[in-house]
Amino acid sequence: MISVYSSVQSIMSMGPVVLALGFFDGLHIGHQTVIQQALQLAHEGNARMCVITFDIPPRAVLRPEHPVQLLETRQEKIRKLEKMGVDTVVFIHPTVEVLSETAEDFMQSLAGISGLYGIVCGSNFTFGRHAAGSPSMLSAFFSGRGIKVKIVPLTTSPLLGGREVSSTVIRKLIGQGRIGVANQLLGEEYTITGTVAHGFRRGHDVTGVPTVNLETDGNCVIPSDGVYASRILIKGVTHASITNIGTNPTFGNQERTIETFILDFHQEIYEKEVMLSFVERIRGEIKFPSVEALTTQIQRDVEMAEKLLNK
Ligand SMILES: Cc1cc2nc3c(=O)[nH]c(=O)nc-3n(C[C@H](O)[C@H](O)[C@H](O)COP(=O)(O)O)c2cc1C
Ligand SMILES: Nc1ncnc2c1ncn2[C@@H]1O[C@H](COP(=O)(O)OP(=O)(O)OP(=O)(O)O)[C@@H](O)[C@H]1O
Repeated sequence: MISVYSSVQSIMSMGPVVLALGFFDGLHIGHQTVIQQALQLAHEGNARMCVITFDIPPRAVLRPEHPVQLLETRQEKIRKLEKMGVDTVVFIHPTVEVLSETAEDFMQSLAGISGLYGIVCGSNFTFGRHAAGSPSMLSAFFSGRGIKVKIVPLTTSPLLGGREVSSTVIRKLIGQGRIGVANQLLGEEYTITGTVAHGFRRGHDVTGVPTVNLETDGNCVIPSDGVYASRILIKGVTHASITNIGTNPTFGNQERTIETFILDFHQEIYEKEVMLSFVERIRGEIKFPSVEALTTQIQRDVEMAEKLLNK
């Protein structure tokens, strides 16, 4: 069971430990390399492995007028880290005071951890006030103290024309509906969490395709409007599904909704928490000339989704 703390103070005397540093939103394939390298170093040193991160992105504190949409909830991050074999995670809350600490202050606080064996980060990791701290500063500060510092070269991808994988790039790809590429860079299907809300019941009464409407907490990246092959996790069981994101222009809705038709499913699940994974984009959302034309297209979409999900 992974231990979760909210300050570095909590791990001061946990014994031999290797730290992995960074925000790690989405735990993409680059982040996974950092975590794996830290786990390996911990294994060599017979140490535990601890991730030091923030509970919300520093940008949310420094520029609250620009809300940041994230690739995963804190709960999801904990679940993925635990699955990778991480023992402990420290979620520091980035107050203005915390963010005004210098790089030197931050390194001093880590140096106070009694069993510190090693530190791992990517080569673009920054820390401290004005992001002035760098991996080379970590090396210079800790090597003389006998603490191993491992700086991981950035993972690149041919899917990005050889550029570095980053949370920012993945958020953009999802915002453009490029789910297939985003999934490959994440190493798993992009998933959002939400609660099932009531729709207009048109799906049930008009198109004959009943959908559940998903309400999120507003902090996750939503794929661009369109139709997606998807999977939905309800009460521990995954079901094949198809999801439409958009304003239903055929009906002239104002509000953007995330609605999912679950294949071969007939239960009442209002108010339930579900997880929706996006597998592949099928098409954009279109204003159809009639409900019949929309219904015919939805039937084709369902066939396409079945093919994509069974691949
Ligand atoms: C697979 C799928 C594709 C859809 N594609 C479109 C579309 O291209 N244009 C559109 O206006 N509505 C589209 N819809 C939305 C339907 O208009 C919607 O399901 C219907 O209005 C039911 O809404 P309700 O559940 O809020 O009652 C699609 C729905 C599904 C399930
Ligand atoms: N492509 C990558 N390969 C290896 N390590 C990476 C990569 N991207 C980030 N890291 C490292 O992972 C840790 C977490 O980084 P961070 O959360 O800033 O990720 P990011 O993908 O660069 O995010 P953002 O796009 O929001 O800047 C840091 O130690 C960072 O150096």
